[in-house]
Amino acid sequence: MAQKYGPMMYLKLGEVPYIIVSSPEIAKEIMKTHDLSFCDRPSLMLPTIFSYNGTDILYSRYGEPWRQLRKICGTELLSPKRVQSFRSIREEEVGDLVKSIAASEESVVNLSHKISDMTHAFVARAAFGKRIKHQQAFRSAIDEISILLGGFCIADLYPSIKMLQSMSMAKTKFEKLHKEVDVIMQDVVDDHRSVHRNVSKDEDIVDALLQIQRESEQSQHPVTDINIKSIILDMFSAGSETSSGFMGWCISEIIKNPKVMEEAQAEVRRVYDKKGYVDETELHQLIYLKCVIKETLRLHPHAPLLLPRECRERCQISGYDIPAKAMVLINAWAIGRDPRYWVDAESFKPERFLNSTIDFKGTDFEFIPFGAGRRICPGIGFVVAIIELTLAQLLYHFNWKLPNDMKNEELDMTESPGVTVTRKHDLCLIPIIRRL
Ligand code: HEM
Repeated sequence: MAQKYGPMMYLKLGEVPYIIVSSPEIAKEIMKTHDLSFCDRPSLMLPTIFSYNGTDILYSRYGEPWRQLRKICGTELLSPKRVQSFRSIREEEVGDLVKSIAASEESVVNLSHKISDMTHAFVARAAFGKRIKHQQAFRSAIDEISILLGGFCIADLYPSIKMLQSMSMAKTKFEKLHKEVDVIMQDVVDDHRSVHRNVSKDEDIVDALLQIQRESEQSQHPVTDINIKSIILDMFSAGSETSSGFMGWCISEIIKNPKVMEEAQAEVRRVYDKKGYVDETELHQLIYLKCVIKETLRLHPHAPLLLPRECRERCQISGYDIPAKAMVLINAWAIGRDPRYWVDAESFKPERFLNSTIDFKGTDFEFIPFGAGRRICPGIGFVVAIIELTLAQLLYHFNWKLPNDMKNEELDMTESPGVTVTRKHDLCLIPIIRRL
């Protein structure tokens, strides 16, 4: 549609005006020049329940409470220092993944499931420390919540017809799931509060949030238990399935492109063969692997339309009047394939990023898989660390084959529908141990 109707489209879906932006130039106007006018999120039915009525980071409206939580996120919860403090957990969880794959050598492994279990376990340990009671119930509820959040809600398109909300089966189901995870998370928070732990040593995110809560008691916006639970929920929703879904694409592209596999494996093995195992110390030397990650983010941005923004005040973009309250979707998927910026845009060519300064940190508007501006994803460092380590280990320890003598080019790359886009079908591969 963007190719046919241009880089800025107006669509009226139900009662709601939508602006869809598909060029780097207009994305820059929205997320840089006029960022303050577009840094709100709309109040949608399920995200409102999810976020305890907009008291989280992901879905809350722009304002002082959001600013405060966002600051805590940047300086405390997802800071480079904190990400570094999770190194041993990352190495253990990825090590367990390698062991469990090795145990199924030469047979078909559902890699999508295994990586998803690993990222969930990693986020859970970073957030809660030890294993929690009702781990399985928590995981299933979170998975169902993510599926519902990624879906389509007719009530959001007709906000004036309140009856649609009360009739929504998705809403009833969502409220029940939310209640379940709320009870489990409150239990975790109470448990952390009651036990005198040696937090300076193994501080997890709940410990850090409780400390911030104690320090904020006298402030204008004290951090509440609800804030703590909503931030934790954000981390699972925004951080777990996104990381595993993304790795599914990355490995699929590597398998589909044997030359990329060859080059990526050669690099990892050259760097780590002397040591005999992969840890984080030498990851910075994996230049080609970093290009593979960038190229996957270009072609498969996990949230192809980012997250919806709402226009806070009437303003002019590219000569057009944008009304207040209009919903704005930034088409990062189309932007990443814009032939004006990307040579041979549809092909997977990691080397395009070699000797290039283009990065995904929100300043190069032709490449914005994590968004940009005030609402840019704060989890970039957290996710890149786990992705690099996992891919490096999988490439170092194993060679990979497709099942049923399938040819590389036959690997199915169909996308699942939804706000976030993962592989429609699980990625199943045969591992052959090269070195353990
Ligand atoms: C491959 C992995 C990931 C991708 C592609 C991704 C992408 C995104 C995108 C596109 C946004 C919306 C940005 C915008 O509106 O401009 C976002 C927001 C957010 N992400 Fe991520 N993300 C990833 C991983 C993570 C992780 C690991 C965490 C936390 C542990 C995280 C936490 C958040 C939060 C809290 C927000 C909301 C920010 C706000 O509204 O202020 N994300 N992410």
